[in-house]
Parts: sequence; C-alpha cells; structure tokens
Amino acid sequence: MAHPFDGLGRVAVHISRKSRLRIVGITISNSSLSSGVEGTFAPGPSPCPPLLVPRGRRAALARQQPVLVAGEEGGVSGVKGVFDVKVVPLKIPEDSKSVLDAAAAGVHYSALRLDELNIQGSMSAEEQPTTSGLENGHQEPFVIGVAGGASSGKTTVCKMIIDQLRDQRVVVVTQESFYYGLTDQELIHVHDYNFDHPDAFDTELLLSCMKNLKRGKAVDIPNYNFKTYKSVPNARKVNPSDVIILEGILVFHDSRLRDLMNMKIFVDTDADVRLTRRIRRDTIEKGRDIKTVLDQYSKFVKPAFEDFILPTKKYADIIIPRGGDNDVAIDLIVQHIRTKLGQHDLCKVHPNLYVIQTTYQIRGMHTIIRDAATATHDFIFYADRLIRLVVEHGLGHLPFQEKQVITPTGSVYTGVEFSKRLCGISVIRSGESMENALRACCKGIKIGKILIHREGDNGQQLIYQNLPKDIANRHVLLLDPILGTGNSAVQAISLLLKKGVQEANIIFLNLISAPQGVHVVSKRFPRVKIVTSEIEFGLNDDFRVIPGMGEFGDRYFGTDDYQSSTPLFCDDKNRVR
Ligand SMILES: Nc1ncnc2c1ncn2[C@@H]1O[C@H](COP(=O)(O)OP(=O)(O)O)[C@@H](O)[C@H]1O
Ligand SMILES: Nc1ccn([C@@H]2O[C@H](COP(=O)(O)O)[C@@H](O)[C@H]2O)c(=O)n1
Ligand SMILES: [Mg+2]
Repeated sequence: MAHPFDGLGRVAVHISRKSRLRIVGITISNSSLSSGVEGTFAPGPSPCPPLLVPRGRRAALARQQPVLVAGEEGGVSGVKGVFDVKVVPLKIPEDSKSVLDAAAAGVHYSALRLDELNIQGSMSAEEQPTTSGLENGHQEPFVIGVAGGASSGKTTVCKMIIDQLRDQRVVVVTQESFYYGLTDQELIHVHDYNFDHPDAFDTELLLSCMKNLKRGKAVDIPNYNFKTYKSVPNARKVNPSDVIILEGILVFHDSRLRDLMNMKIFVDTDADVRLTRRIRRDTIEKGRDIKTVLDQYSKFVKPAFEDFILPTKKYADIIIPRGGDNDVAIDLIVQHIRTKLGQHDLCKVHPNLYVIQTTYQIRGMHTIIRDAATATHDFIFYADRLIRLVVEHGLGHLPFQEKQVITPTGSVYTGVEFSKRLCGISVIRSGESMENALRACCKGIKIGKILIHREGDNGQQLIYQNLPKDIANRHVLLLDPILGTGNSAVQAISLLLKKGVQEANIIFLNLISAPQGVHVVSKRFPRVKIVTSEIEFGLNDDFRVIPGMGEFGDRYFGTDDYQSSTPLFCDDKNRVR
C-alpha cells in the first residue's frame, strides 16, 4: 500500500541564528495532499532530520518525529529559501502516532507561517492556514438571535440568559450598534427619520461581523450614540466566544443573518406594555419629551412593528410571552444551550483537565488581569489571588490518607493527611510568579526550576534545569500561568519523566489554557492532570493565546514597557554576542 506521505515536495527552510536548519513549510506536490509543518532540526548532510507530515493536515512538529525529508538541506547556506525535496516514508514509532491521531481528529497544531514561504500559490485558499478558533480545534460558537418589538424585553432576556450561563463565554452583539449615523441634513429632520425600518441599519457590516465571529475571529464593531445619532466605527472589540447572542428588533429580517443562527427567540410582549416601557425609557434614559416619543411611535414604531418585525415572528424557534418575566422559558432555553455546548465540552474529551468552578469573583479578577490597561500592581494583586485558587484546587488532587486527631474538647476528629513528598517546578520566568502562592499553601515546599527557550514561533529548547535530587519520588506541581501551544509544557513534562517522575504524579497548574495546548499535553501525557481557571478561545497567528492576557511574565514582573530586543546569546565567558 502506498504510504500516505510518499512523494515529491517543496520545503522552505531557513538557517536560524543558532545554525539550525528550520523547516518552515512543506507542500507535497504529487497528490492533492498539501501540508505544512514547522520544526527546528539539526543541520548537516544526509541522513537529514526527520519530518512528519500528517495526511491532509498542517501540523506543528516535535523535533523527534519521523519521515525523512531527503534533499539538499545539507548544502543550504542562505538564510531562507525554497527547495525541492523528496519525502520518503519511515516507520512511525508509537510515540508519534498520537500526533497523527490528533491531526486526524481535527486538532490544528498551529505552526506553519505561510508569510515566510514562497509556496502560497500552490495552496488553495481553503488549505492556507488561519488560526481561527475553529481550525484550532475549537467548536463553532452557538449563535442565538433574539428579536421582538422595541422595549419588548430583548435586552432583559439576554441578560437573564447570560446570567445563567455564567460558566460559558457569552458575547452579545446588538443590532443597535449597526445603526447608520445621521448626516447633518438628516439630523435637521430627525423627527422624519425612521429608525425602525430595515434600511436604518448597516446590515452588510453586521453580517460580516457575525460571519467572522461565527468563524471564531475577533471583530471590531461600531458604537452608536442615541443622543447624537452618530456612529463611531470600530469602537468595540468583540472576541469570539462559545455563545454569541445577536439581539435587535430586526435581526430575523435578513435571511443571511437568520441562517447564521442556531436558535431564534422572539420576545412577544403586548403593545401597550411595550409603549409604556418605551415612554419611560426614552424620557428618562434618552432625555426625550413625551410628545416626541408618542409621535415617533405612531408614525414609525407601530407601523414598522406590523410591517417588518411581527412578520419575522414565524422564523422563531421559541416565542417567549412576557419576556423576562417568563423564568420557565429562560430556564428551558439555557438548558438547551448547555446540552448543545456540552457535547463538545473539553473536560469531557479530556478527563485529566480540571477547570475550577467559576464565580463572578473569578470572572471579575480575570477581567482585571486581562485588561491591557490594568496597572502592574493590580495585575500582580489579582493574578496572585487567582493563582492561589488554582494552587489550592491543584492540591486537592494530591493523594491523602485518613488521619485521626484529638480536638481540644477531647473528641476524635477523623480527617485526612496529604502526601508530604511534594515539590513545585516553575517554568522560568512566568511560572516563578506562582511560587509564592505554592509556598503560602505548602510550608517549606521544595521548588525547582526549568528554563525553556522559545526559538522562533514553535521550536522549544530546554536551556536550564534545577530540580530536587529525589524528584522521582515526589508529586510534582508544575507551574506555568499560560498553556498555549503546549510545546513548553511537553518539554517540561518530558524532562520530569526522564528524571523518573511518575506521569500520574504530575499536576500542571496554570491560569489559562488554550484548547490546543490541552489537546497536545493530554494526548501525549494523558495521566498528567491539568488544573486551570479558564479555557481560552484559541491561538492567534503568532501562537499567542486569545483572548489571553499578554506576556504574563512582563506584566507580572513589570517589564512590559521595556523595549523588546532580539535574543542575546552569550559565549562561554558570558560575554554577549
Ligand atoms: N419583565 C419586565 N418587567 C418590568 N420591566 C421590564 C421587564 N422587561 C424589561 N423591562 C424594562 O423595560 C425596558 C425595556 O426593556 P429591554 O429589555 O431594554 O427591551 P428591548 O431590549 O426589547 O428594547 C427596560 O427599561 C427594562 O428595564
Ligand atoms: N437614534 C435612535 C435609534 C433607535 N431608536 C429606537 O430604538 C428602538 C430599538 O431599540 P430597542 O432596544 O428597543 O430594540 C427602535 O424602536 C427605534 O425607534 C431611537 O428611538 N432613536
Ligand atoms: Mg435592547
């Protein structure tokens, strides 16, 4: 049987600063198969370093992976280039099969940078890599449309749904944000402007934003001001989420928008209730007088409801009478959404993954540390609080044995005693931010360190280690606040295993995990427990976690306003080259 990786290919390479041949992409030209890989490989004449290209997939490569790329690599002396190579099959060791399995299962090992290659033309648009959340192995967001007359309670219903879905990432996009701003001429005759007509909205822009969000891409949406009637473009960034709610009077009007929705809800509230609420809202919140509100209602709002909004009720999957008063309907909707989302729950796929139970306190702390504008002292304070929670949760996974003590009242209390053979290992530098929390929880705990250098975007290299001598007999709490691609974690865990630590004795503690990293670590080390406080949406083109919180180490240690520089290399006398 022909090997799936046989064939001629083109490989783009460059020699990195440390004289290593880095293969940045490959296409296989003798079949429809088109793949990309990235890894760091030792240079030199044949036999060349191994290279694995899963069928029809792009994949990040661990350095040890098989399949030989034969060719002229040994003679490459330039910095970058594209070379013809022959890809020949090798026997795939057990270790590497997991990567293939993962690739077949739809996991995207983000690595290929086509912008560095000259081979773009040989790939179709579909084959070219993007780093949308979906391609990164994340499920498609669940899109809910909420329509209904003005003041029917749409926003209120959305708030109730979000409130109940507090453990999911939910974003709301309101159709109001897509109102066209008024021209100066229209402003003069504002009372003749029909804000309830479908043409009042920039539906094309709304559609494009919704399509991107559904594909897992962040979007910038406008901000509409009800007082000035002006719109500020790209005013708010909306990140992709598990659930996207689109609400507005006319969100069911355009069939292309309807087609994006997984669930359509129509909030059905009596006209007199809507009018009463509108009068209250427009006079109090928008500062309008009653006569203006009533005129607008009879001239535009009521006719538009009958002509455009009410006819879209037939598209609804669920009609909620009485809006936010209808607790039963909201409960049923939330249950349905949970069922749909639960089918892809990462914790169900990876039983070794533990996400701490979220609360508004936790969400609030995340909101602060994720905010780019947060000052260093606040970042440290709230990161410390969150880290402490993760550490406490992680400690809960340690083995224990029953222990009885006598209380001051002379009674017997039957409790438990934890394993004393513990240590922490921090991944320098950001992992060091987690050491204090661990020390605070485990008095006198030994803490070792590992330094992994990130070479390029995906190559990882172990540079330094300082581990307790008896680490093989200990349970290890591995500390690194961000699990992104999973490459550093794989390096660190591989080292621990090499030192004799039992896989099941490793608990990897982090603040945020990207699904890709979870897949990579869990596939390779299914017995390692991963404890985190939030699951991210995915990775961006630079392999950074999104939404993420930036360079954790820089923000925590206050070096985020330092000029970025190219890595420094020292010679054997510690002189910077
Ligand atoms: N069930 C309810 N009972 C009382 N007031 C409500 C209820 N639902 C909404 N409201 C109020 O009515 C106004 C309009 O509700 P909102 O949810 O903003 O409607 P919409 O988004 O459909 O315009 C708001 O001031 C809100 O507080
Ligand atoms: N400048 C504007 C823009 C819109 N409106 C009214 O808002 C209503 C839609 O908002 P809901 O939250 O009620 O869905 C719609 O009836 C418009 O007439 C406005 O008054 N002024
Ligand atoms: Mg509203």
